[in-house]
Amino acid sequence: MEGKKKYNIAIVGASGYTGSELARILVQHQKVEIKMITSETHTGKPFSELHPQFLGILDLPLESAEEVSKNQLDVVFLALPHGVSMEYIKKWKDKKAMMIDLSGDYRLSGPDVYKNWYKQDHVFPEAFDRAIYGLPELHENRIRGAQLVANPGCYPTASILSLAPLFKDQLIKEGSVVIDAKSGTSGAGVKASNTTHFSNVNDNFKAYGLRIHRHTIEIEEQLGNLQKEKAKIQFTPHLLPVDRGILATSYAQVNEEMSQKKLDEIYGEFYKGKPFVRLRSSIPALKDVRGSNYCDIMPIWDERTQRVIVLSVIDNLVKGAAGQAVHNMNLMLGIPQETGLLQSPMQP
Ligand SMILES: NC(=O)C1=CN([C@@H]2O[C@H](COP(=O)(O)OP(=O)(O)OC[C@H]3O[C@@H](n4cnc5c(N)ncnc54)[C@H](OP(=O)(O)O)[C@@H]3O)[C@@H](O)[C@H]2O)C=CC1
Ligand SMILES: CC(=O)N[C@@H](CCC(=O)OP(=O)(O)O)C(=O)O
Repeated sequence: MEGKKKYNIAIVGASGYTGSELARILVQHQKVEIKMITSETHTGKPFSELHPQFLGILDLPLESAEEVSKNQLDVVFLALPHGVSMEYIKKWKDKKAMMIDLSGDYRLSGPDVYKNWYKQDHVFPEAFDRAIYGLPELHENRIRGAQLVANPGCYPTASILSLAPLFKDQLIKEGSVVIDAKSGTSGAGVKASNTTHFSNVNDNFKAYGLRIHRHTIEIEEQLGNLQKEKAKIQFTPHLLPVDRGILATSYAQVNEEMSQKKLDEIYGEFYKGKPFVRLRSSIPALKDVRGSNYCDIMPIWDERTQRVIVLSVIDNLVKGAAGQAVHNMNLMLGIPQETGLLQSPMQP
């Protein structure tokens, strides 16, 4: 399908943060038309009543997700909590539409690993076989032919991209990787909680999920696949008193002679032709990528400690979620991969 044809899309869970970020990106995407947006809590309300920033831009009424099966859709985005997405993927298993799931329900290798880390049974394991992990820098060709894409988590996006070139070249010394990552509060979703309460976050900084955060296994599996051998990493997330952004600082030892020049060549080669990864020679900050689909990466060789340090920043709602989902959609539809995604970052 080419020319003026527009693809019909639905955003399921449009009342949430990633759902509304999908709307922000897709209203100005020339190749799609937002046919329906859903919410169970706000059914019937115009989208712009819930999200006033969309007044006059997207005033469509929110419908129940039950209505999805009645519509002719080309692409369905599921911006739902994990555990909920798989119920809908099961329900819509015979639907022709391409599906992009922003939750963690199909990111791992199978139902047993899922149960171990998500502490719940998987209700539709049959779909694991056809779910493709939607990190375009790693799996572009497989995403192009996919019908179901498991969009990566925000921490895994920043973390995997920070170390992928070294794992791909099998340069990592076993057991040496530590990833210390910090996220803004929108990573925790639209619902207020004790953790995201203003007084608990503002002027504060805290680690959480030590040793057991579910993103650990997602990162390990993807990096392990790259080096064709299981990977074990230490991953610690932290909550920053900002609304958007993730900064991951990754540390690793390597099993070969290294230098800054060699490191730059490895990263330059790996990310050649990847439009959304920018290799930096100055220290990247959250605001350098805010509101954009870029992942800025700075690899550093520390001659004194014989360690690689990699700084990686993304906007968790864009490259870490909605932007990456649109990138996946573009690949699945066979349209130019940058379509609708070239927003410049917002500074300050
Ligand atoms: N926030 C982030 O930075 C990132 C999030 N993700 C993942 O993306 C998904 C969405 O995240 P986010 O937008 O932050 O989450 P939110 O909590 O902000 O939104 C989730 C939405 O799902 C809807 N929902 C909840 N339960 C149900 C249900 N049983 N049936 C139908 N709809 C339901 C809710 O809408 P309503 O109650 O109106 O129906 C809600 O608006 C999650 O799986 C998250 O882990 C991934 C990467 C980054
Ligand atoms: C700040 C914050 O709370 N972040 C979330 C991660 C958001 C995300 O990407 O989660 P999924 O993998 O479930 O999609 C968390 O740590 O649980």
